Amino acid sequence: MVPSATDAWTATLKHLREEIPSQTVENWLVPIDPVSLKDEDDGVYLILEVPTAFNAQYLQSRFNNNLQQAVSKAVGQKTAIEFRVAEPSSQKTKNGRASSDGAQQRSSRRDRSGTSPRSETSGAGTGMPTRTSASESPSSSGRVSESPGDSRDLARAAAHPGALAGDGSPTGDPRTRPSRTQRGSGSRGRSAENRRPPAHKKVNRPDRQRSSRSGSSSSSRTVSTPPSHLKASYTFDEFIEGDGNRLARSAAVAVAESPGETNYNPLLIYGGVGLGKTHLAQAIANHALKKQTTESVLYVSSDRFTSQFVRAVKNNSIADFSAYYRQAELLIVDDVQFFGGKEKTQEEFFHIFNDLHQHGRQIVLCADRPPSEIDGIEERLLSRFQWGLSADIQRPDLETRIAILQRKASRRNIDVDPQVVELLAHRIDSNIRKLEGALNRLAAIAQLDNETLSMQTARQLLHDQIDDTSSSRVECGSIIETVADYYRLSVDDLLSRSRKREIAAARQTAMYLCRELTSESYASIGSRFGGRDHSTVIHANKKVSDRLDVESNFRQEIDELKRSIGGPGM
Ligand SMILES: Nc1ncnc2c1ncn2[C@@H]1O[C@H](COP(=O)(O)OP(=O)(O)OP(=O)(O)O)[C@@H](O)[C@H]1O
Repeated sequence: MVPSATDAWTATLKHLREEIPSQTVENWLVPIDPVSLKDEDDGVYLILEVPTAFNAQYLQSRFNNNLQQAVSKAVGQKTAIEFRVAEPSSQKTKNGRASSDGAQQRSSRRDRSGTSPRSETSGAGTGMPTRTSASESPSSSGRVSESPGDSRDLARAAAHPGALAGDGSPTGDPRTRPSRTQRGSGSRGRSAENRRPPAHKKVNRPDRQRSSRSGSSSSSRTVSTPPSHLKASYTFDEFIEGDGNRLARSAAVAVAESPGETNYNPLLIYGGVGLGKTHLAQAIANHALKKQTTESVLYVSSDRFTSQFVRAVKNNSIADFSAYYRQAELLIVDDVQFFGGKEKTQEEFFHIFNDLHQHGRQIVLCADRPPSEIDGIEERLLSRFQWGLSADIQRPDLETRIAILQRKASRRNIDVDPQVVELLAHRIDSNIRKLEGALNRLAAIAQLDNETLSMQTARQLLHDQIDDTSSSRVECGSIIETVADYYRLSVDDLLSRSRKREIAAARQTAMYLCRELTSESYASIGSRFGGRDHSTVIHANKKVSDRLDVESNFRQEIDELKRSIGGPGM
C-alpha cells in the first residue's frame, strides 16, 4: 500500500529541506505538483508536474540523487520520479505573480538507446530508478518526444532568488554542464577551438558531445506544450526572398540547419525597422525546433534580457540567470542595439556569449543598424557581434514588396485586386510592417463594405492613413523647400526645366517624397513642379525607388530628408 501522491510529496519535501538550501526548495521544489503515485508492475512511480521543461531538466541535473532518495524514503520503498510539464492552462504563477516572460526554452532529447521512454536507468549512486516522462509517445524517428518549454522559464529561474545560491557551482559552468547528445558517429574535430573553417563548412568539435543534457544516462524525456511566443507563421517558407534579404535569409537557413556548426556564429542580422529581422530570427528558431537540429532554443529581446538581469541582481539570483542562458544551444537575442549604455547587462551578456560560443552553441543577434553604428556598446562585445557573419536586410524592391503582399493576402484569404497590391507596394516601400498594416486595413474596410478591395477604396485608405498618422500635415511646398535646402539648391531650381544632373535628381527626390508623404495624386504633384505631366512624377517615383534598392547612401539621404520634413511615421 503506497501513500497518496500529496502525502508522499509533502514527506519528500520535508526530507529535502534537510539537505537542500531552503531557498532552493522554495524556488524549485515547492512549485511542483504531485500528480499521482502509481504502483505498477515494474515499480512505483511518483508523477510530478513541473511548470516548465527547464525545471525538469534543472532538477534532474542538480538534484537527481537527493530527489530519488527523499522520495523513496517518503514512500517507504524504491520509487522512481516521473516529471510532466504542465499544460499552459494549468500553469500557475507562484505567489500570484503573472508569468509573462520573453525567454523561451525548448529542449529535446534523442532516445539514442532506442529504449522505451519508460525504461529506467539507475540514478547515480543510489541504485534507484529515475525517469522523466511525458504524455506524448515517442516519435517514430526514435527521438524521444520532446519538450518545448514555455516562455516562463527564466521568469521562474530569475524571479526566484537563490535557486542556485549556496548549493554548488552553477549549471551554466561548462565544466559541470552536461554535454550534448552525440549527433553522429564521426568526429572530424578541429584541433584548436579558435580555428575557423570556411563559411558553410561544418565544424565538428571534439568537445561537443551530445549526451543527455540531464547529465544522467537516463533515457528520460520531458514534454510540454509548443513554444508559446514564437510566431508560428514566422517561417522560412513565409519569408519572401529578394535581393535585399538573400544573404541574410540563406545564412539564417544554414544556421537553422546546423546550429553552431557553420562559420556564422554569431549570425548578426541587421536592417531598418519592419524589414523582417524578427521574422527571420524566429524562422531560425521554428525551423531548428521543427527539424530538431538543436535541443534547446532561447529567444529573447535585449530589453527583456536586461529586465531579467536587473531583477536577478535585485533578487541576488545572478547564478540562476546565467545558468538559464548558458543552457541554450541556440540563443537568439533581438534588438541588441538596446544593450547600448547598459554596462552591467553587457558584461553579463559578454560572459554568456563567450561561454556559449566557446562551446559551439549558436548565437543569433538582431539589430536595427550595423554593429559599428550601435552606440554605447563596449568594444569587446561589439567585436564579438562581428565575429561570425553580419548580414543586412535592405528595403525590398518593388517586386519583392508585391510578392510579400500577395503572400500575406493569400494567407489571410484577402481577395485583392493586383492593381491594389501594386499601388500599396508603390506607396509604401520602406517598412513591410507598414505595408502589411495597410493591407489589413484595406481588407477590414472591404469586409465591412462587403466588397473586394477596389482601387478606389485603396486610394481612400492610403489617404486616410497619411492623415491618421500625421500630427502635422505635410505639404508639397515644404517638401520642395526642404529638399532644395538639403541639396543646396534653390526652390526655383527644382521647379525649373533644368536637366542638370544634380538638379534633376533632387527634383525626382522631391517628387518621390511628395508622393510618399502627402496624399496628393501624381497629376497634382506634377502641377506643383512647374506644370509637369503625371507620367513625369511616376517616372521620378520609379527612379527613386530603384535607387533606394541599390544605394545605401541614398537611403540614408532619404531617411534624413524624411526626418527633416517630419510628418507621417517620422
Ligand atoms: N521578406 C519578407 N517576407 C514576408 N514577410 C516579411 C518579410 N519581411 C518582413 N516581413 C513581415 O513584416 C513584418 C515585420 O517584420 P519584423 O517584425 O520581422 O521586422 P523587424 O525588422 O524585426 O522590425 P523591427 O526593427 O521593428 O523589430 C512581419 O509581419 C513580417 O512577417
